[in-house]
Amino acid sequence: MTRLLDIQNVSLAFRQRTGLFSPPNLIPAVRSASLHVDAGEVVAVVGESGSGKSTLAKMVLRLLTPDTGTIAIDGKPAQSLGPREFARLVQPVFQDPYSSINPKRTLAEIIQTPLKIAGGVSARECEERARDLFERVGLPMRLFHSYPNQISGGQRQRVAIARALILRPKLLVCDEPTSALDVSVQAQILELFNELKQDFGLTYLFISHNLAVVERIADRIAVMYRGEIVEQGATDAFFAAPTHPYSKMLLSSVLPPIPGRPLPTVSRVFELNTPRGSQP
Ligand SMILES: Nc1ncnc2c1ncn2[C@@H]1O[C@H](COP(=O)(O)OP(=O)(O)OP(=O)(O)O)[C@@H](O)[C@H]1O
Repeated sequence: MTRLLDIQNVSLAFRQRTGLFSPPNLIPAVRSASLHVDAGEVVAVVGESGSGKSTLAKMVLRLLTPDTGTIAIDGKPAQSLGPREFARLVQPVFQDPYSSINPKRTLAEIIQTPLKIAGGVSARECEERARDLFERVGLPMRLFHSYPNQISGGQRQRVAIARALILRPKLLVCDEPTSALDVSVQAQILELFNELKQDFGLTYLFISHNLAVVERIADRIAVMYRGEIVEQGATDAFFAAPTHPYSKMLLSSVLPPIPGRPLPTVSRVFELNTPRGSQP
């Protein structure tokens, strides 16, 4: 199996200045993290707020540069890839689709932008690809020339996903992609991620603080705690028997025991919280 993403012993500390002449405080956000994602896999990184998940994702996306360690994508050092080559391999989907898409452009323009920048296709083909994706992510065609403020949060996230797919990347780095959405819409977007994975042969690095979400999508789970990956393993094994004390705490914190009842799975908790029949 092809190793699409290979993170080896990556560390990054933020430098925070407290005064003009005082030395910077070092905030170790990620400490010697190693993680790989094989082609076709969904690997979720979970952990509480501040554990370093987004910093790790930003290093994979080359928005931050590691202090030490290496990141290889499709067998090549990430920093050796040109911007176009990188964009054709890796695309992001962020938490808040409203701040990650340009409110002054139509949805049609937003989706086509990465392909126009990358070049190599005619304007007609570019629009055709955008139309196909628009439908594929479940958006009604009548909205193609609308603006982001004319659609719902769930629809905006669908636009962000279509934009991420237009260059036909191999790896999507999804940083809390459902966290800003209502629970019912979260479930629909997760379903979409699952369908797109099959249709486009995608691989996901999926960042989430929500175990109910990752149980639905991940093949493997890595747990981050204070910047370190303290445990990783297959999703089923993780939920059946987490090994690290922090993982156990994380699981018990979303599974409050109900006296006299067997412990529900995280999925069941998620289902119970999902209002029925809601629209995106
Ligand atoms: N730009 C920054 N400058 C200084 N410190 C930062 C910066 N970004 C993150 N940090 C710190 O680095 C650590 C890891 O933050 P990070 O955002 O990666 O965590 P996270 O697990 O993604 O949390 P959340 O889910 O809340 O975003 C935290 O202590 C955070 O305060």
